[in-house]
Parts: sequence; structure tokens; C-alpha cells
Amino acid sequence: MTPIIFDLDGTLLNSAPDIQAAVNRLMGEIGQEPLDLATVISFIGNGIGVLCARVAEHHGLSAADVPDLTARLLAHYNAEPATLTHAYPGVFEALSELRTRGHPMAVCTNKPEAPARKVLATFGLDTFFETVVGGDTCATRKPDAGPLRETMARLGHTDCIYVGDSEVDAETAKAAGVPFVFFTHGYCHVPPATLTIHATLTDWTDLPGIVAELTA
Ligand SMILES: O=C(O)COP(=O)(O)O
Ligand SMILES: [Mg+2]
Repeated sequence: MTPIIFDLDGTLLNSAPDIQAAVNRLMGEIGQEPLDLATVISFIGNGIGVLCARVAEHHGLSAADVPDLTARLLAHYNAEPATLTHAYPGVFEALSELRTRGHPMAVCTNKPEAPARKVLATFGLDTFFETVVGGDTCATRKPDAGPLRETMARLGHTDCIYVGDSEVDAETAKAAGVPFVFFTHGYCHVPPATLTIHATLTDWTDLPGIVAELTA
């Protein structure tokens, strides 16, 4: 049975408001202006280190401060990762149906592994997934194919369908040579027409049907 592997932020969970809150707690600490949600969303996708580098650039801070800012942002986020976050409607039902049909499932995210596991458990989604590969699990991050290949290997497979919300995920699937299902309500920063997409998901309740078509 084909494994289904999922991105996390902007795909399973609308987590940007908690990421924004953590960024703005840090901004308050260092005497910088808070960032609005759209700006924070434009910085999400390549992991927390890149997000911090983009925040630093936005405020004209030194690149030398990015490692320290990253550690502090992670501490803020870890302390409160699930206050403003919610699972997209229909996620639980779709995952339940895919599990019933026997698809092995896992998460491959650029969020660091520890907070990724924590938010999944908070929303009761952890039991669906055999493994979680985070942005700090492998030697490389998405869009390198390495983390997705590692996720497939942990499931004992060399194929999958990858479900994600961004250009990073589309590139990752392409690099790994697997079909990509694009979820439209996340944090994509480019026109979807520029992505290599095998199916478009606008409503999570459609996912079991899309998977059935892609695997027919
Ligand atoms: O942490 C990020 O930057 C994005 O995380 P994601 O890969 O789950 O979308
Ligand atoms: Mg994402």
C-alpha cells in the first residue's frame, strides 16, 4: 500500500499564528517592532533558522545574531506551540480513512523534530504517523530530497505520495521523484501554476478520493 507522507505547517496544522506570537515575544525582548501575520507567513517554509535570518534582515539586524535569535525563538515556540494553532477542517477524518484503507503515514517537515512531535501530540494526530522527520533530523532540509527519502526508508518503502502546501514541498517531491498533492490553504509563496503538482487539495475531505485516483 502506497505510503502517504505529509508536510506539517500549513498542511496539517494552521500553525502560523503561534509562530507569529513566538516571533513577537522575541521582538518584544530585543526591543524590535512586532511583525504582522502576513509577513511572518512569508518567512515560513525553510525552517526556523531561515525564518530568523529573514526576520533579522527585515529589521536590519546583524546576520551574526541569527544563531542566538534562532535558539531564543525556538525556546519561545516550544513553550507555547499550540495556543493559536488549529488542525485544518477534515484532517482527522481524512487521516482516519487513509489509515483504515491501510496506507502507512508519516510527517516530513522543516519544523524541528521536537516541536513537530509536540504539536502533533497536542492535536491528537501523533498516533496516525509511524515516524516524524523534522528540519533537524537529517543532514539536509527540504527542498533537498534527503529528508523525504529518509521518511520513506523508515516506512520501509521507496515510493510515496507527498502532501504539502509550499514551493519547498513541490521541489522536494520533484527531487525525490514522487507525486505531489498541493494543499491550497497553507503558506505558498509562488503562483501554484509554477509548481509541479499531481493533484490539488482545497478541502481535506477530498484527500482519500485523490489518493485513490493517484494510486489506481
Ligand atoms: O518550519 C518551517 O519553516 C515549515 O515547516 P513545514 O515544512 O512543516 O511547512
Ligand atoms: Mg508547509
